Amino acid sequence: MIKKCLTIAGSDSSGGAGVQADLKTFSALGTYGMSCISALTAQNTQGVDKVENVSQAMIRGQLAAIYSDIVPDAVKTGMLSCRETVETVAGFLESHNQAPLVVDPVMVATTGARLLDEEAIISYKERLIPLATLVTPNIPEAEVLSGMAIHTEEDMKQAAEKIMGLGPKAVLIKGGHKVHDATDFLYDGETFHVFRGEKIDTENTHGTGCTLSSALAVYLAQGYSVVRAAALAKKYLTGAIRKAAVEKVGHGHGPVSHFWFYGNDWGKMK
Ligand SMILES: Nc1ncnc2c1ncn2[C@@H]1O[C@H](COP(=O)(O)OP(=O)(O)OP(=O)(O)O)[C@@H](O)[C@H]1O
Ligand SMILES: Cc1ncc(CO)c(N)n1
Repeated sequence: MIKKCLTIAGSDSSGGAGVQADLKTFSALGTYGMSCISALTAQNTQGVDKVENVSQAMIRGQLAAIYSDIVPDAVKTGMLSCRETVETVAGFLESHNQAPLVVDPVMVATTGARLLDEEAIISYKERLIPLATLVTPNIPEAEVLSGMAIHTEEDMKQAAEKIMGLGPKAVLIKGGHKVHDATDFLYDGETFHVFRGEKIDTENTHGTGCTLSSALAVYLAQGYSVVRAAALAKKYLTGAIRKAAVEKVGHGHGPVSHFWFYGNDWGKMK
């Protein structure tokens, strides 16, 4: 039976990040995608112009409609925008969700715009991250969650240990903000797994974090271990960035391309 994946995230009007990136990833990887929209953004590849939060009643309404009919095989959260929304989503998932949960603690857009209120961070730490199968901060987000500065790979490991103290089953610190490479670190409480990635020379990285966390949700829905899911999701994303480097959309940070995968041989991905 087809696997069903749910994203709880913000809408990106330009289609490169947020719910739109998530649904494209779910589809490209052969799963059925569903969405609960937490906020609307008026944004494009150059910046975020406006943000409007969806009401708590409407967020609860979307989640209740989904769970009363179609039970997700995996869930990811993206931009949750404010403290109330983090609390609402955590409260609902606590009592209704049994599927693997990927928490992408989105704080700032690629273009630099703030996508999360300061007060929401405490709710992430206390309510949502403890429910996560995997939490996927980039380096600045990992600094906020761990309370330490990250300059070296050793720092990334130490920060991962601190974030594990918040109670997720695993943490993946993404290295896209480093200058020389795109190495990610996964820590499951026992072992550090290193995913060395080639840094592709391109500005077209709009939606990388959203795409990675969605691909992780897909592979967890399909029953892969967190370590295997991380390797496969990175492979999918690297292909999508490589294609974006030669296929620019928009005038700023172009979106990653999901088309590269269509028609690819599944066997080659595994
Ligand atoms: N230029 C690049 N080449 C290859 N991989 C990259 C590049 N930039 C980012 N990545 C990879 O993309 C993933 C997302 O990392 P990043 O640190 O950019 O996350 P993010 O900041 O949350 O993304 P977003 O910009 O969408 O918010 C990681 O696996 C990272 O290694
Ligand atoms: C809606 C939304 N979610 C996440 C990101 C992070 O890139 C973004 N730019 N917009």
